[in-house]
Amino acid sequence: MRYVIIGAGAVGATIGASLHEAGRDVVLVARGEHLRVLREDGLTFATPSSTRVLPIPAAGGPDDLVLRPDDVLVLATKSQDTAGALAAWAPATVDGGTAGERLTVVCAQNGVDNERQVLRRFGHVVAVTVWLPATHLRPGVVVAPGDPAPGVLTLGRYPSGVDATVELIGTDLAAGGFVAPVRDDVMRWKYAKLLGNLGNAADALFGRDDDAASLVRRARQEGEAALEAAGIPWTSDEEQSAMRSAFGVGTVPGFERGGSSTWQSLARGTGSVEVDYLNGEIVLLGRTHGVPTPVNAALQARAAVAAAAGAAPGSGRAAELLAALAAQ
Ligand SMILES: NC(=O)C1=CN([C@@H]2O[C@H](COP(=O)(O)OP(=O)(O)OC[C@H]3O[C@@H](n4cnc5c(N)ncnc54)[C@H](OP(=O)(O)O)[C@@H]3O)[C@@H](O)[C@H]2O)C=CC1
Ligand SMILES: CC(C)(CO)C(=O)C(=O)O
Repeated sequence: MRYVIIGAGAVGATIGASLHEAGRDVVLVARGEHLRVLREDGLTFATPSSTRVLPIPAAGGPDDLVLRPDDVLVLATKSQDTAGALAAWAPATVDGGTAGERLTVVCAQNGVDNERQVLRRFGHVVAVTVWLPATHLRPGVVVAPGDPAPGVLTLGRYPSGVDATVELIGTDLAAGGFVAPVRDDVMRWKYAKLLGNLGNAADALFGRDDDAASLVRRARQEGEAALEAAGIPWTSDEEQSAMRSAFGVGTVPGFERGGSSTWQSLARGTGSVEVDYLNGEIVLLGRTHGVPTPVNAALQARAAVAAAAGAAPGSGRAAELLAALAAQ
């Protein structure tokens, strides 16, 4: 199989580099200055053991690459870029048909909406719960501080089940050094991760202080209430920490990552953040099932405004948002 990594940023490049170093065939798909540097200089990939430059082939899109029937598309864009990536890749020609008809897509993304979007265009979708600390702040450079493994990638067929392709992908990810448990209930793990990612916006907007922590706790309580009202199951904290501590993935002191993936979007000034698919997912569920979600709605609105305005991460004040919520 060849892995075509669509969105070779923090997560995508970490997966691509690890598969490449394990001898798997990989193409990194990127855009803008990041693509230029990948093509001209290669990927600079830093892990606790070393920093190396990897000459992995890079492409800008389907016009730039002859797709093969053994390709697996790994979608690793932020969720707000999923629709654009699908519009470009689903109609691409391969093996006498389209990519949508022939190829598997692996969603290595946070949130729970990407798989639904992909299933509209592709017949075979694999969902991944991504526990992987990685940083991408400069074109061509990705830092992956996970130790001893780069991360835990729990995978399964979407919406549920396991098949031979999922097993094969799991084996390749394990060869790349990941802890890659295959589960038939992968979305239960992804909904639990979604609850954890409700803190991304607060981290990006305010950094970490007691007021931000209080907002994150309240966002999570709303999230749990919304999932319960919707009848959506998620794995317990105990199940998750038992799984992660069994595998011992941590980071090396002095080599920790910067902020969350949302924090990194603000730091890079990309103009958009993933919040509509994280806090916004809870707001959507709350509105559908009659559960109030004021904290998630406020974080969603403020993070979108901050991204559009090019605000620096950590430039807001959590205390102000708490006061505004109290006055509502
Ligand atoms: N970073 C982390 O440690 C973690 C991230 N995640 C999740 O993983 C997913 C990816 O996040 P992350 O790796 O941080 O994101 P990044 O922003 O680092 O990487 C995504 C990359 O995709 C590029 N891109 C977007 N659309 C396209 C396209 N159509 N064609 C080619 N390239 C494209 C972006 O370009 P541009 O910069 O120009 O927008 C960017 O380089 C998200 O769902 C995130 O929540 C999960 C766990 C941890
Ligand atoms: C949990 C966290 C914050 C770190 O892996 C993450 O998923 C992200 O950065 O989006």
